[in-house]
Amino acid sequence: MEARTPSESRTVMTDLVLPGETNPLNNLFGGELLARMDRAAGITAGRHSRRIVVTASVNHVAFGKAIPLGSVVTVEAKVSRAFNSSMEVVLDVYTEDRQSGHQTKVNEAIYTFVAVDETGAPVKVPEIKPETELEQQRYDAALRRKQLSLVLAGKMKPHDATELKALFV
Ligand SMILES: CC(=O)SCCNC(=O)CCNC(=O)[C@H](O)C(C)(C)COP(=O)(O)OP(=O)(O)OC[C@H]1O[C@@H](n2cnc3c(N)ncnc32)[C@H](O)[C@@H]1OP(=O)(O)O
Repeated sequence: MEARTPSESRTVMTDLVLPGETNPLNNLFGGELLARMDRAAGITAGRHSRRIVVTASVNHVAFGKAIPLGSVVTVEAKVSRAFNSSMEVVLDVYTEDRQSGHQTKVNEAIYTFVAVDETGAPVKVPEIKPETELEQQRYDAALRRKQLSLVLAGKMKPHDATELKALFV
Protein backbone atom coordinates (compact mmCIF):
# COMPACT_ATOMS: atom_id res chain seq x y z
CA MET A 1 0.00 0.00 0.00
CA GLU A 2 1.64 3.23 -1.13
CA ALA A 3 2.21 6.01 1.43
CA ARG A 4 0.33 9.27 0.87
CA THR A 5 1.09 12.84 1.90
CA PRO A 6 -1.06 14.93 4.27
CA SER A 7 -1.78 17.42 1.47
CA GLU A 8 -3.37 14.67 -0.66
CA SER A 9 -6.21 14.29 1.86
CA ARG A 10 -6.27 17.82 3.32
CA THR A 11 -9.80 19.16 3.79
CA VAL A 12 -10.79 22.80 4.18
CA MET A 13 -14.37 23.67 5.14
CA THR A 14 -15.55 27.29 5.39
CA ASP A 15 -18.96 28.29 6.76
CA LEU A 16 -20.73 31.09 8.60
CA VAL A 17 -21.88 31.18 12.23
CA LEU A 18 -25.68 31.50 12.09
CA PRO A 19 -28.04 32.49 14.95
CA GLY A 20 -29.21 28.91 15.64
CA GLU A 21 -25.60 27.84 16.26
CA THR A 22 -24.71 30.21 19.10
CA ASN A 23 -24.71 30.16 22.92
CA PRO A 24 -26.31 32.87 25.14
CA LEU A 25 -23.22 35.07 24.62
CA ASN A 26 -23.84 34.98 20.85
CA ASN A 27 -20.68 32.97 20.26
CA LEU A 28 -20.47 29.69 18.34
CA PHE A 29 -21.77 26.78 20.46
CA GLY A 30 -18.91 24.39 21.29
CA GLY A 31 -20.86 21.32 20.16
CA GLU A 32 -21.45 22.89 16.75
CA LEU A 33 -17.71 23.43 16.32
CA LEU A 34 -17.04 19.84 17.42
CA ALA A 35 -19.48 18.63 14.75
CA ARG A 36 -17.86 20.77 12.05
CA MET A 37 -14.43 19.45 13.03
CA ASP A 38 -15.73 15.85 13.09
CA ARG A 39 -17.09 16.24 9.54
CA ALA A 40 -13.86 17.78 8.20
CA ALA A 41 -11.71 15.17 9.96
CA GLY A 42 -13.93 12.34 8.72
CA ILE A 43 -13.66 13.56 5.13
CA THR A 44 -9.88 13.78 5.47
CA ALA A 45 -9.52 10.31 7.01
CA GLY A 46 -11.82 8.94 4.30
CA ARG A 47 -9.77 10.61 1.57
CA HIS A 48 -6.53 9.22 2.99
CA SER A 49 -7.77 5.67 3.48
CA ARG A 50 -10.41 5.58 0.73
CA ARG A 51 -12.47 3.50 3.15
CA ILE A 52 -15.46 3.98 5.47
CA VAL A 53 -14.16 5.73 8.60
CA VAL A 54 -15.56 6.15 12.11
CA THR A 55 -14.56 8.51 14.90
CA ALA A 56 -12.74 6.44 17.52
CA SER A 57 -11.72 9.24 19.87
CA VAL A 58 -11.59 12.99 20.34
CA ASN A 59 -8.14 13.33 21.87
CA HIS A 60 -7.77 17.03 22.37
CA VAL A 61 -9.83 20.18 21.89
CA ALA A 62 -8.78 23.69 22.86
CA PHE A 63 -11.47 26.35 22.55
CA GLY A 64 -8.86 29.10 22.47
CA LYS A 65 -11.02 32.07 21.44
CA ALA A 66 -14.78 32.60 21.25
CA ILE A 67 -16.17 32.80 17.71
CA PRO A 68 -18.88 35.50 17.41
CA LEU A 69 -22.15 35.26 15.49
CA GLY A 70 -21.65 36.08 11.80
CA SER A 71 -18.01 34.96 11.72
CA VAL A 72 -16.60 33.20 8.71
CA VAL A 73 -15.04 30.02 10.14
CA THR A 74 -12.56 27.81 8.33
CA VAL A 75 -11.72 24.32 9.57
CA GLU A 76 -8.59 22.73 8.10
CA ALA A 77 -8.05 19.00 8.64
CA LYS A 78 -4.94 17.00 7.89
CA VAL A 79 -3.87 13.44 8.69
CA SER A 80 -0.80 13.75 10.93
CA ARG A 81 -0.08 10.02 11.16
CA ALA A 82 -1.56 6.75 10.04
CA PHE A 83 -0.97 3.61 12.09
CA ASN A 84 -2.46 0.21 11.24
CA SER A 85 -6.18 0.95 10.91
CA SER A 86 -6.26 4.26 12.80
CA MET A 87 -5.41 7.77 11.66
CA GLU A 88 -4.73 10.84 13.77
CA VAL A 89 -6.25 13.99 12.25
CA VAL A 90 -5.16 17.45 13.39
CA LEU A 91 -7.62 20.32 12.98
CA ASP A 92 -6.80 24.01 12.89
CA VAL A 93 -9.68 26.47 13.06
CA TYR A 94 -9.49 30.05 11.77
CA THR A 95 -11.75 33.07 11.60
CA GLU A 96 -11.19 35.79 9.04
CA ASP A 97 -11.39 39.55 9.18
CA ARG A 98 -14.18 40.68 6.87
CA GLN A 99 -12.25 43.64 5.46
CA SER A 100 -8.63 42.47 5.28
CA GLY A 101 -9.36 38.75 4.82
CA HIS A 102 -6.62 38.08 7.39
CA GLN A 103 -7.07 34.73 9.16
CA THR A 104 -6.60 34.24 12.92
CA LYS A 105 -6.25 30.78 14.45
CA VAL A 106 -8.89 30.36 17.17
CA ASN A 107 -9.05 26.64 17.96
CA GLU A 108 -7.28 23.37 17.43
CA ALA A 109 -8.20 19.76 17.96
CA ILE A 110 -7.01 16.22 17.43
CA TYR A 111 -9.33 13.37 16.47
CA THR A 112 -8.66 9.67 15.86
CA PHE A 113 -10.49 7.87 13.08
CA VAL A 114 -10.49 4.17 12.24
CA ALA A 115 -11.01 2.76 8.74
CA VAL A 116 -13.49 -0.10 8.70
CA ASP A 117 -15.01 -2.52 6.21
CA GLU A 118 -18.74 -2.94 5.56
CA THR A 119 -19.09 -5.01 8.73
CA GLY A 120 -17.40 -2.35 10.87
CA ALA A 121 -14.17 -4.33 11.30
CA PRO A 122 -10.93 -2.27 11.25
CA VAL A 123 -8.89 -2.45 8.03
CA LYS A 124 -5.35 -1.40 7.16
CA VAL A 125 -4.68 2.12 5.89
CA PRO A 126 -1.77 3.59 3.88
CA GLU A 127 1.10 5.20 5.78
CA ILE A 128 1.51 8.96 5.80
CA LYS A 129 4.59 10.70 4.42
CA PRO A 130 5.10 14.11 6.09
CA GLU A 131 6.45 16.84 3.80
CA THR A 132 6.75 19.99 5.89
CA GLU A 133 8.50 20.63 9.20
CA LEU A 134 5.17 21.05 11.01
CA GLU A 135 3.83 17.83 9.49
CA GLN A 136 6.98 16.03 10.67
CA GLN A 137 6.62 17.44 14.22
CA ARG A 138 3.00 16.35 14.38
CA TYR A 139 3.91 12.92 12.99
CA ASP A 140 6.66 12.46 15.58
CA ALA A 141 4.36 13.31 18.52
CA ALA A 142 1.39 11.26 17.30
CA LEU A 143 2.49 7.92 18.77
CA ARG A 144 2.68 9.46 22.26
CA ARG A 145 -0.82 10.87 21.82
CA LYS A 146 -2.13 7.51 20.59
CA GLN A 147 -0.69 5.80 23.66
CA LEU A 148 -2.16 8.44 25.99
CA SER A 149 -5.57 8.06 24.35
CA LEU A 150 -5.43 4.27 24.67
CA VAL A 151 -4.35 4.47 28.32
CA LEU A 152 -7.19 6.89 29.13
CA ALA A 153 -9.65 4.62 27.32
CA GLY A 154 -8.43 1.64 29.36
CA LYS A 155 -7.17 -0.09 26.21
CA MET A 156 -3.46 0.04 27.06
CA LYS A 157 -1.64 -0.47 30.34
CA PRO A 158 0.41 2.61 31.37
CA HIS A 159 3.40 0.28 31.70
CA ASP A 160 3.24 -0.49 27.96
CA ALA A 161 3.06 3.17 26.88
CA THR A 162 6.80 3.35 26.27
CA GLU A 163 6.84 6.44 24.04
CA LEU A 164 4.64 8.32 26.50
CA LYS A 165 6.70 7.29 29.52
CA ALA A 166 9.88 8.45 27.79
CA LEU A 167 8.59 12.03 28.13
CA PHE A 168 8.83 11.83 31.92
CA VAL A 169 12.11 9.98 32.47
C1 LIG B 1 -17.82 9.69 11.57
C2 LIG B 1 -18.60 9.33 12.81
O1 LIG B 1 -18.99 10.15 13.53
S1 LIG B 1 -18.79 7.66 13.19
C3 LIG B 1 -19.81 7.60 14.65
C4 LIG B 1 -19.05 7.63 15.91
N1 LIG B 1 -18.10 6.55 16.01
C5 LIG B 1 -18.48 5.25 16.18
O2 LIG B 1 -19.64 4.89 16.20
C6 LIG B 1 -17.36 4.29 16.36
C7 LIG B 1 -17.74 3.18 17.37
N2 LIG B 1 -16.55 2.38 17.71
C8 LIG B 1 -16.16 1.36 16.94
O3 LIG B 1 -16.76 1.03 15.92
C9 LIG B 1 -14.90 0.62 17.39
O4 LIG B 1 -14.67 0.88 18.75
C10 LIG B 1 -13.66 1.04 16.56
C11 LIG B 1 -13.82 0.64 15.10
C12 LIG B 1 -13.38 2.54 16.64
C13 LIG B 1 -12.42 0.33 17.14
O5 LIG B 1 -12.73 -1.02 17.12
P1 LIG B 1 -11.96 -2.05 18.09
O6 LIG B 1 -12.69 -3.34 18.05
O7 LIG B 1 -11.69 -1.40 19.41
O8 LIG B 1 -10.68 -2.31 17.28
P2 LIG B 1 -9.17 -2.31 17.74
O9 LIG B 1 -8.99 -2.48 19.22
O10 LIG B 1 -8.51 -3.27 16.82
O11 LIG B 1 -8.73 -0.83 17.39
C14 LIG B 1 -8.65 -0.40 16.06
C15 LIG B 1 -7.74 0.79 16.02
O12 LIG B 1 -8.33 1.85 16.73
C16 LIG B 1 -7.44 2.37 17.68
N3 LIG B 1 -8.21 2.87 18.79
C17 LIG B 1 -9.27 2.29 19.39
N4 LIG B 1 -9.69 3.07 20.39
C18 LIG B 1 -8.89 4.16 20.41
C19 LIG B 1 -8.82 5.33 21.23
N5 LIG B 1 -9.67 5.54 22.24
N6 LIG B 1 -7.85 6.24 20.97
C20 LIG B 1 -6.98 6.06 19.96
N7 LIG B 1 -6.99 4.98 19.16
C21 LIG B 1 -7.94 4.05 19.39
C22 LIG B 1 -6.57 1.16 18.06
O13 LIG B 1 -5.35 1.55 18.65
C23 LIG B 1 -6.38 0.53 16.69
O14 LIG B 1 -5.43 1.30 15.99
P3 LIG B 1 -4.37 0.63 14.96
O15 LIG B 1 -5.09 -0.47 14.21
O16 LIG B 1 -3.96 1.73 14.07
O17 LIG B 1 -3.25 0.12 15.80
